[in-house]
Amino acid sequence: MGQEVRYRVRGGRPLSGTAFIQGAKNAVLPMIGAALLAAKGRTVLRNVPVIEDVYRALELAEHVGAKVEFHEAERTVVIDASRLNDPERAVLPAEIAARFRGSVLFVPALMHRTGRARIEGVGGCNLGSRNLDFHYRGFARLGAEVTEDLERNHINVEASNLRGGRLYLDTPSHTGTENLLMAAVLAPGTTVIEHAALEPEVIDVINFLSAMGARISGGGTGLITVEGVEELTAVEHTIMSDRIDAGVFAMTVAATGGEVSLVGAHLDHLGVARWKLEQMGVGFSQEGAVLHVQRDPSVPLRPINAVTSPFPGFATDLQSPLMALATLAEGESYIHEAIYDGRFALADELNKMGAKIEVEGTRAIVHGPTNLRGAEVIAHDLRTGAALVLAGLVAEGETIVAPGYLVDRGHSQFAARLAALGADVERVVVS
Ligand SMILES: CC(=O)N[C@H]1[C@@H](OP(=O)(O)OP(=O)(O)OC[C@H]2O[C@@H](n3ccc(=O)[nH]c3=O)[C@H](O)[C@@H]2O)O[C@H](CO)[C@@H](O)[C@@H]1O
Ligand SMILES: C=C(OP(=O)(O)O)C(=O)O
Repeated sequence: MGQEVRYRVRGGRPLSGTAFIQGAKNAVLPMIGAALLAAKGRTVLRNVPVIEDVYRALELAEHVGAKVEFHEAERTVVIDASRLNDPERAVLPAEIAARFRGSVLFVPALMHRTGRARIEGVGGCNLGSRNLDFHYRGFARLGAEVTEDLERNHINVEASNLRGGRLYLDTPSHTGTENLLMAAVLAPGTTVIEHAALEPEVIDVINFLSAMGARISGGGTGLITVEGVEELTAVEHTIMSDRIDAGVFAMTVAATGGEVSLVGAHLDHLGVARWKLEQMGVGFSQEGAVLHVQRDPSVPLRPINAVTSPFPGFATDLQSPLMALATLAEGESYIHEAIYDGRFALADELNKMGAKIEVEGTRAIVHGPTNLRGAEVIAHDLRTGAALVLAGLVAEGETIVAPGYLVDRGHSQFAARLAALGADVERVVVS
């Protein structure tokens, strides 16, 4: 039997001190994909979060022919993609690619560098239907031939002759925008992407590609224009901080009460989540690159209504910790998950801890306040896991959250960073 990671949590302690917010998972993954577009030189990525998704992305980069070094203590990745040119190796195998969502972000580099790509699987959190039609339709409009091998469940992409084109997204898909951008930057001619995503990570990726020599305008407006260039250069880039990691820490302080400084967190990146937390009773103040978060535990949290939507709306990735927090608020909270059709697996787990949450389709009503009690609960996905750790920190007794791998996919040193704030939480490896 293999090893399993669990989080063991005991509730009841307020948090105080300083936490360091990691580099953004959803920015570093596309950047590892983008680094493979450079045919010469070595890309240096700094502020890389030490998370399982980064390990998987680097394994995948090596698998397709790049040379990578991960200097974990320095949080720095060095990538040399000069030998990534063998079409036989242009395969994203299920055993790596199906373990994380960001694997789909390798397709543009494979198309440009080898003329083809075979996708044997794409993973990510299980949140209901997570289609990739915008990606594949967009690649086809740029001249790729995309076919599905139904028997093996593979997608084959032939792309010897990409050129600019007019593209649109039905909804502003985050990785969809990044993938179409990366496909367009080396395609001769002009590409226009309508209804593009506005997430800060997408802007960070545009800045990275621009530093590499890409010609991109309109980032952050929803209408992006790309003029294809002949080659891109390897550069050095520092990854933005992770707004979801920051939001999870802010909500944890909101749950336990206390006063914490989040180094690297930015209120602007929290979008509507900032206003919702303020309405619940959380205090924020930004001092340069440090965000102070405080909540007086003697004042009850107020209930909240939230609807998830693309940036700057309430981020779907913060919906799970918000649900956990809402169990503590005095009154009824209403949550509408409008991005994914299956992102409420957390409700049953919180109900095992004594919460009263009713779910109907993509809407949930949380009846608070609850005195949560410790239980053995299941992390169905990354943010469910983080939200259950949050719940465990205010529950009476002990909570065991497993599988911890899913938390480790996206939060670096999660237990250690919380413990440094005074939380009673351990990451345990059991065999
Ligand atoms: C690695 C990464 O960056 N992951 C993030 C990214 O995921 P990801 O980029 O996969 O999310 P999208 O923005 O693409 O998906 C949003 C919605 O659009 C639908 N859709 C998307 C693409 C497509 O081709 N067809 C389609 O129908 C999806 O099924 C989903 O319902 O943005 C999500 C929404 O902010 C976040 O939850 C994820 O953390
Ligand atoms: C849904 C998430 O990630 P992914 O898209 O990588 O599965 C997430 O980060 O909460």
